[in-house]
Amino acid sequence: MGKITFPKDFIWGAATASYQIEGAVNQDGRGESIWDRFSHTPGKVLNGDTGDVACDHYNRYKEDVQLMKELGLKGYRFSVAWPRIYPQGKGQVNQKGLDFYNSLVDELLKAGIEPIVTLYHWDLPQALQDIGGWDNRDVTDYFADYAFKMYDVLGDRVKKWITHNEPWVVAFVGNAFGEHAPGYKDFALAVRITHHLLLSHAKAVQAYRQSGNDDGGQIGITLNLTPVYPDSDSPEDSEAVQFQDGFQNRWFLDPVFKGAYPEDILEFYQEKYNAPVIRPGDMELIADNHIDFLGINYYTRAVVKKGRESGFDSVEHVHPEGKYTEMGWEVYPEGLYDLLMRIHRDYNAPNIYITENGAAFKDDKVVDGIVDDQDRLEYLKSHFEAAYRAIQDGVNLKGYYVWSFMDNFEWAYGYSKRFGIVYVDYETLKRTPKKSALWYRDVIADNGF
Ligand SMILES: OC[C@@H]1[C@@H](O)[C@H](O)[C@@H](O)c2[nH]c(CCc3ccccc3)c[n+]21
Repeated sequence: MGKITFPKDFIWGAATASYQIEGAVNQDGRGESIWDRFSHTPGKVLNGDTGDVACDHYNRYKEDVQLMKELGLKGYRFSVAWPRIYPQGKGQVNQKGLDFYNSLVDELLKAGIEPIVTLYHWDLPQALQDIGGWDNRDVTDYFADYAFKMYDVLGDRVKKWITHNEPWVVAFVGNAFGEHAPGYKDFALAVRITHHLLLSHAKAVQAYRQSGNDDGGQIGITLNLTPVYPDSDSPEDSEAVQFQDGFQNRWFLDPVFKGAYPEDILEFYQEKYNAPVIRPGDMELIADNHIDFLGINYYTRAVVKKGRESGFDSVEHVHPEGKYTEMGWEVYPEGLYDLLMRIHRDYNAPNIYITENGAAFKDDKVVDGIVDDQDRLEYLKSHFEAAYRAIQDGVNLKGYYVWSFMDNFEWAYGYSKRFGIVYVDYETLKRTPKKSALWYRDVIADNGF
């Protein structure tokens, strides 16, 4: 591709999440989260790593915003730690928690960086998990109350809100696969939780519309969407694609955009798991609370074939030849183009933001003050090109937030996987922009490359 220039006002940003960068877990009244409990449970996180210190962003946020400004970021996506606001999940508010996010937003605006705030990026207050967590329908109301409080406190300056980060991961990785907090392995529980997450999303959107702070404001949801391809053109493999696409993508896209679960998956879940539990009025609430934008987290594609066992959900993942990241995810920028075109075609999505895209590679070490992460630079460049082609073909893509602004706590992998465009030395907590960050700075300055 020759030189490409993105649309005027395209938002070039970077993303993080509270538990992954803040640290200061016992500072200023923060309550325990399910990730504090999970990471401190032996055997759950690689090397016994925890988010206790992480990047200590809670105490270093002014320095971090200054670095974002030096890179010329137009936008910054971060999440609010619910346990800093309501240490018990509900009831007593922690003013020092509100003070932190107020100061962070003020620093960002002073630096000319537009904040986009995620209300839930996995750090549920442990006190709510103790009463059932997302399986307890009351938590959907406590989430709406927490959201309303954040709109009230930040809503005059924060004009882009994301209710949930990746409800699929929250439900299935945390409650069916057992690999994330709270660590259950119960598929029926996970399916029930998807419904409560979507219900809480709708209630938080409704609260935003009622908050009086939604003038010029936009609210959406971030989904991890994965385009699914068949290993062969056999009917069995097509059925495997249909299930995988429904399980990962349509189960969330359909309710959010069409107000109803996809029939094929709903029937399968009700038959096999007697889930989800849907009350009269639930689907109307979800249908009536439209989003202003869709956040898409894209990392890779899936290639599937029919598995050995029988059944709609019999799916086996195939790993084609090619380049893979440190997470074992295939580098497949074409998948981003195909995904964006599909969302445009099948869901007529309003505005879209890539709220996460990035990669972990092992080329991350500081040599003479430089981290020569050429793999990450090329990963980002190829995905920016795919996004550009989608824009040219009509997709309303308005911004792109690279995952991640800096190396951070990578959930069950602890600090062993580095996604940052800025390197963090976990001994000294010194931040060092990588080669990809310096290249990104030029992309932002030129609005293209
Ligand atoms: O793994 C890199 C990032 C995480 O650090 C973010 O917190 C999270 O939003 C996020 N989602 C994905 C893709 C979905 C996924 C997450 C975890 C496990 C499997 C798939 C990748 N990432």
